[in-house]
Amino acid sequence: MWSDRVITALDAPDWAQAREMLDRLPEENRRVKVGKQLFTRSGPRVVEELRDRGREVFLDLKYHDIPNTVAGALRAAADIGAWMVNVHASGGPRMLEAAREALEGSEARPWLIGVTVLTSMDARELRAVGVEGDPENQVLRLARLAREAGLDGVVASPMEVPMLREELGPDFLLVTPGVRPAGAGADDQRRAATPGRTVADGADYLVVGRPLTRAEDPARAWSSLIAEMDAAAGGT
Ligand SMILES: O=C(O)c1cc(=O)[nH]c(=O)n1[C@@H]1O[C@H](COP(=O)(O)O)[C@@H](O)[C@H]1O
Repeated sequence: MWSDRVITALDAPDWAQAREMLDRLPEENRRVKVGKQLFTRSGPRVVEELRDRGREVFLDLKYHDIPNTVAGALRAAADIGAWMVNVHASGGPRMLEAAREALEGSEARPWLIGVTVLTSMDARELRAVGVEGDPENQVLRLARLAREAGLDGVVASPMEVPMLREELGPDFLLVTPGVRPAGAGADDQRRAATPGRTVADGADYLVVGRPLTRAEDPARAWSSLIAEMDAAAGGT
């Protein structure tokens, strides 16, 4: 079902506003993302409230710390019922392995996803932090690290999906923010593409925020997003 492959980013200042966002979207939008702003303000109860409303929660806190600290944070994320969690793959192999081990044996193990190169970064910005070359090379390097450490998949931009599918095979989850319907503004995203192309290229999950949550009519924006995904897949 296409609706299960969209994760709506509830980037709201607090739970009251996140709930309003949710109420303007159709019930079939089952997968949602809770990020740093909402979690910092309103805390773990947001995850509980969303679960009570039948939603699965991608807890997007992008952990990036020493192995022991990340492992503890992930155990806490599993305890509060996250469906998917993420860590920065640039935390390195030991941190990634500690992350995977931390979730082993948890009652309902969340999907563990490595963030590669933020979709807001282009080659110039990568250079500024000391990484030469195309974002694509760095994405591949970090995705390989994530896979070697036993993570379930990566976050990358739609631009890298064909390359990652080819290099890492069909079973590694590709989660892609930076999705923009044709004609929509890119906002702060730098490596963006349309939902149709992203699906046709083989992404598993599309993370979509502002194009849905800031739309004048979010329910209509949702329907046209799903229709575009459907059409693109039919065309492959
Ligand atoms: O991990 C993420 O979800 C993430 C990684 C990344 O590289 N880029 C990225 O945009 N995101 C998140 O995906 C969402 C994209 O939102 P929109 O740009 O509004 O569609 C935001 O909540 C970001 O925090």
